[in-house]
Amino acid sequence: MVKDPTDQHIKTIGRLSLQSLTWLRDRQIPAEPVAYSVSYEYNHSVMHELVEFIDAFEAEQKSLDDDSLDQIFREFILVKYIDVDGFNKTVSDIVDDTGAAVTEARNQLREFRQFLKQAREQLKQLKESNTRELVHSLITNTEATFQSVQALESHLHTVKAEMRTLQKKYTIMQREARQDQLTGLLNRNALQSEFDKLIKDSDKQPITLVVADIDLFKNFNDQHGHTIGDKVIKLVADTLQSNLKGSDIVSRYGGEEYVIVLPNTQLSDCAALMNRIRETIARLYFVNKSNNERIDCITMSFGIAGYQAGDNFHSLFDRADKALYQSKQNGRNQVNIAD
Ligand SMILES: Nc1nc2c(ncn2[C@@H]2O[C@H](COP(=O)(O)OP(=O)(O)OP(=O)(O)O)[C@@H](O)[C@H]2O)c(=O)[nH]1
Repeated sequence: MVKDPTDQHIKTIGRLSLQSLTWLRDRQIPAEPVAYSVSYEYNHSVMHELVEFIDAFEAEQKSLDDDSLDQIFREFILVKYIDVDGFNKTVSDIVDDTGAAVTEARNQLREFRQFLKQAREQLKQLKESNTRELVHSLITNTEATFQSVQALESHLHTVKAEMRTLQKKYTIMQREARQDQLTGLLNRNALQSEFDKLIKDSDKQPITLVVADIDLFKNFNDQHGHTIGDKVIKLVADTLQSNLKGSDIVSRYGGEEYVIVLPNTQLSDCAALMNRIRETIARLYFVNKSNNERIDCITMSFGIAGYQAGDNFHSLFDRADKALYQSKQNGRNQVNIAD
């Protein structure tokens, strides 16, 4: 809803804008639209998940580069505004049009009922002379009512088709809001909501969570370019998905980081599975079509933690992330289980 631009409102926006620009300047990030939106939402502090994400990101001494800003913008901001306004407007237009058509048909029917009442009285005292006139009037009124009801019927038919289209659009929007665009995997928000559902079901335990990260991906991008880098991210996603079961949750958590949640899986089984996936990934390669050169892809490091009573997503994730850190420290291309 667009609020009145009261003085207070304008002052608040002014203060937030200044804070946002200062925030960007402190990080030496140019105030381009995506970066500015992220900064504005961060300083506005209404999207708690965005704030938590950026705080955690910076706590790891990582700097917000174009990719991470773009990712944050897509996952936290774009999802929120994804054509909800357009969708709402179409729905309210349909409701308004239908309301008008129904009112018109109801008025017409009311008039017709009134007319029938009068006609009944006239029929009681029918005289030969005014029969013609009455029949004519009956036909005219019946015709008008018939047309109005027919118009309503056709309008309702159109509404039904429009509603069906909207329903399809809504389903697509819902899916897109949960999906990472590059890989088609669940995004971070969807992962957390799926995880919350999972831990409520005691039949799904034991649960293990894996944080998996492509090794030295910066070097890979520098050597082969971002476009091939994107292909690798997608290929890894496909490999993860094809090696996991339908009930497992596979998500792209951020840039080159994936989170996997396995229900009904012991830590040792999870580690064995991740080792198999790790080996599969290390064997992947591309062929550069322009020169037939083989590009050996990448390796991945994994950190695993098991769900314990009282855990929430973040506490479990943090343990797995520490185990991942160990894998990186110990030389990468390996799987580590949290203590
Ligand atoms: N091509 C591509 N690169 C991405 C994407 N998201 C993040 N990256 C890149 O992934 C790299 C991650 O680099 P770092 O976090 O420094 O880590 P790393 O080089 O993988 O090193 P380690 O994690 O320590 O093994 C950065 O260069 C990002 O630009 C993406 O969607 N596509």
